[in-house]
Amino acid sequence: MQAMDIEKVNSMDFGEFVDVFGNVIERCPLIAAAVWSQRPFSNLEDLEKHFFDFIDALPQSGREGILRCHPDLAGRELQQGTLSAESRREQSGAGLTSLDADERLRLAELNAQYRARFGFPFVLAARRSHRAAVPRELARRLRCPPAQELRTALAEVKKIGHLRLADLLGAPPARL
Ligand SMILES: NC(=O)N[C@H]1NC(=O)NC1=O
Repeated sequence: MQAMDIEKVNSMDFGEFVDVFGNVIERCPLIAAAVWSQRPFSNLEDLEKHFFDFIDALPQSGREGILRCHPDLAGRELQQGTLSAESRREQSGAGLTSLDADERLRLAELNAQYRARFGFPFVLAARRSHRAAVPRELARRLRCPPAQELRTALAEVKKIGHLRLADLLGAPPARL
């Protein structure tokens, strides 16, 4: 899609806005729907802040729900071709679409352990990582206390959202 400026964003009707921004937070178009009501936005940072403030205002069950909307990295949805376009691009960019069978199995085991321990999937901004680093980071985060891990995972959701928004607005992403 053609990058757009903030005036264009502010002129969007509800349907268009949700079509364009509905997956800034993976499979959570409700957040874009809520953010639309807060227009006009002064710039990309302002728009982004509304997405993030919505997440921060949720109770813990809602924040965990957002994490649960994320597909596993190199998981079943990738194999089945049912990832969102954004997620597929991110996972492919990190090399997760070309793992060999052993790497896939190792990641599947770690993903399962993580989900069993915390009750939500392991979330990491794949565009800021690569195939060799993902299992290392997963193994490291598996040992973190749950409250800390919830914070870390939501910070990753925001990194993913930041990169998706920067793409849509044709802005250089901040150093995350
Ligand atoms: N599980 C997980 O982190 N998934 C997300 N990460 C990312 O960069 N894109 C996703 O869909």
